[in-house]
Amino acid sequence: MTEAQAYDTDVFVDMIEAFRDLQATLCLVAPPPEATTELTATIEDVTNRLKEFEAPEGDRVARELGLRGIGHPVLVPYQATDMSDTGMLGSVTFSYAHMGSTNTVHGGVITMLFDDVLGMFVSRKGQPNSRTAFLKVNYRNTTPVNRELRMTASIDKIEGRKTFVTGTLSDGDIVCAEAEALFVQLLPGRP
Ligand SMILES: CCCCCCCC/C=C\CCCCCCCC(=O)SCCNC(=O)CCNC(=O)[C@H](O)C(C)(C)COP(=O)(O)OP(=O)(O)OC[C@H]1O[C@@H](n2cnc3c(N)ncnc32)[C@H](O)[C@@H]1OP(=O)(O)O
Repeated sequence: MTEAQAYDTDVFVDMIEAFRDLQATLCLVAPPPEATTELTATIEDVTNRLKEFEAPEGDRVARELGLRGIGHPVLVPYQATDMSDTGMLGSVTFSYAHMGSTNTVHGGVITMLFDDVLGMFVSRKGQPNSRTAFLKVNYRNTTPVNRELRMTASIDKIEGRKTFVTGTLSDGDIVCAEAEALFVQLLPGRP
């Protein structure tokens, strides 16, 4: 992303936030059929308008910003608040869009967050251009929506192309979930 595109990037993030609000709101409503039909047409109009701006790989804003967890419509936005060579602290607030059962977060969304956070951390402080080989998640407690939660990540071991990492997600003193993962750096020339 170039300097000249910085302003557009902020505006794009505003649009993604509006879309996240739409996703969360969809999980809370019970509109009657006529309103649903009308709203469906409105959403389709927005999608068709956006299709006018399709861009080639490399120029797509969501991909660039997705790497920082804030500009992708499906990834969970998080903040990395502190990062050393071997450890990271961060915060995340899940929304109603991430709910599994009442007011608790869907387990698959938690795994996606760990993949994204640990993958980002490995890219920055372990070995760039790595892929997840395995990711194991232990769900220790339910994870609440609409509450700021704390994340940690640490690089435990690097062996050749392999980076072993662990992560936690906590609500105050309560550990909600723990993860351990292996990321393997791609061999040169591997897509
Ligand atoms: C302003 C700030 C901006 C900041 C920007 C920062 C940049 C941020 C950048 C980016 C952030 C990204 C954040 C997102 C991250 C998401 C990551 C994903 O979700 S990746 C998609 C899901 N994963 C796959 O699709 C993998 C599919 N699998 C593969 O491609 C291969 O299997 C691969 C690459 C994992 C390994 O294949 P091989 O051929 O390269 O290597 P072999 O020889 O098989 O393994 C190498 C070593 O690893 C072990 N290994 C491989 N897989 C293992 C496994 N599952 N369990 C245990 N060991 C395994 C092997 O035993 C071997 O170990 P021995 O060297 O012999 O000691």
